[in-house]
Amino acid sequence: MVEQKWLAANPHIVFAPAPNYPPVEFFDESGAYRGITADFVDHITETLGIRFDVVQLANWDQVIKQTRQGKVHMWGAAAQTRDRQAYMNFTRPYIRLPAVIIVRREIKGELTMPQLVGKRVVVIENYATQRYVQENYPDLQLITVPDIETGLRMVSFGIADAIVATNASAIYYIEKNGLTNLRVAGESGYEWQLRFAASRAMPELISILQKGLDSISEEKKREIYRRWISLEAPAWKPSRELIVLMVALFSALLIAAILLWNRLLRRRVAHKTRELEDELVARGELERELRRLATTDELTGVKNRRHWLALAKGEFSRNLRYDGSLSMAMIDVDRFKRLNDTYGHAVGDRVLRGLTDIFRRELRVNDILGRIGGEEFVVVLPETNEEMAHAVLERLRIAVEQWHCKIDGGEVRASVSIGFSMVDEQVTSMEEILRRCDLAMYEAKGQGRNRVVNYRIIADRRPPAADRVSVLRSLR
Ligand SMILES: Nc1nc2c(ncn2[C@@H]2O[C@H](COP(=O)(O)OP(=O)(O)OP(=O)(O)O)[C@@H](O)[C@H]2O)c(=O)[nH]1
Repeated sequence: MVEQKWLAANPHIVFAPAPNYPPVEFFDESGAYRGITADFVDHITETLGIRFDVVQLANWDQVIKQTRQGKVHMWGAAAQTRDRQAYMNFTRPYIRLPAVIIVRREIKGELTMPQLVGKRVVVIENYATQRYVQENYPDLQLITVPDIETGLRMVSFGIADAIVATNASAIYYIEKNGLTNLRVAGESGYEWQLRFAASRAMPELISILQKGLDSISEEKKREIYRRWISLEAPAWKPSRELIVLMVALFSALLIAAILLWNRLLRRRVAHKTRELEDELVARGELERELRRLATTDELTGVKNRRHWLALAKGEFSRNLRYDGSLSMAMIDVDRFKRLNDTYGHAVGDRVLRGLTDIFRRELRVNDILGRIGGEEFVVVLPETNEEMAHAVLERLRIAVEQWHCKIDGGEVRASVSIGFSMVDEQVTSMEEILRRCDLAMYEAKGQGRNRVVNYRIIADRRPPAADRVSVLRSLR
């Protein structure tokens, strides 16, 4: 009843919270009073049906000053110190918070207060911790700051080495400001016991506050603490340096992997390219070989019948178009059957190869030599008139005549009969020129072999021989 009366007589109780002491008490961005103590105050005012004039001052220092001037009557969360007791009464403590040492992460290991000697240590001006540290560790070099947020920033930025502050508040600001390079290194030995305080000039007020506090159930109290103090360790957040390092490491690994992969690919491509090149070379060789087999006579290496005929036809048409002089000749080895029968087939083959060498030697590069039958050769002589053809073929005949093939126990000689003709205006087909050569060669045989016969000389004397027609057909 006394208290009710007193309250009625004192409707303006000025309450100045610590403006910046979360999560205990603070003013949020919209200027609303919040925190653990704010929740307690809500309860008390509701239960008792009273209200306080809450004022937001710049910092705790201002709160103290204005209280001493009598402008402020009440505090919400203050430690009880001897100084303060001179002008304030205190309730029993209702919040207990340890003050801890906070340093940058680069400072390793557990720290105790004596180990802070020689370091720049921050405390908050006029907070009870300042007093505690000064009295218990007079050797420490202290820097005072108006609020915990400033102090934490100074440590984070390296302006100071450590701060002694309330654990819960420190965690609140570390998370809020992303000061992830800070960590709790140890206990300060000081525990905040926070109480309501009322001006000594208002002794009724302190008992009203104590009664209000006592009316709050333990359950309710725990609920309020839980709301503001996270019991879990703050979630681990990698520091900016760690993120940069990890990104750099990852990039380096990625680049190394790409380079390695590129090198492997390049090697594989080079290997495959070599394989393909080898295959191409092999194929080229095979094709050349197949072409050679398809176009050359196996025994002598000169053009085979089909290939020779294709080339000869080409030369024949060219001659018709340009009206040049072209001669062709047929060369037949004399009595080759007898040679075969006497010395054997192998010697016969050697003789054919030897004769081919002579033909090649005596003919020009442009002349086209082919083997069209067993011992029968043909040659196209481009740009060669009758006289020149006769001279070339005669020289060839003599070379054969003078040649001998060495065999076991002696030598073999050979001769050739040659018939030739020039392509004149009466020759309009390959068949005709070949017929002429054949007849002339046949004439050479008839005249006793080993000679060169020009078709023109015999043309008017003999009709075509019936038995040679089959040879000519096969050449079509
Ligand atoms: N060694 C050998 N003999 C062959 C080859 N091709 C054909 N002959 C032989 O050549 C002979 C050709 O004989 P003929 O056509 O009667 O003519 P020839 O004995 O030369 O008599 P003339 O032409 O009248 O001088 C045959 O005995 C064939 O077997 C060959 O590749 N190698």
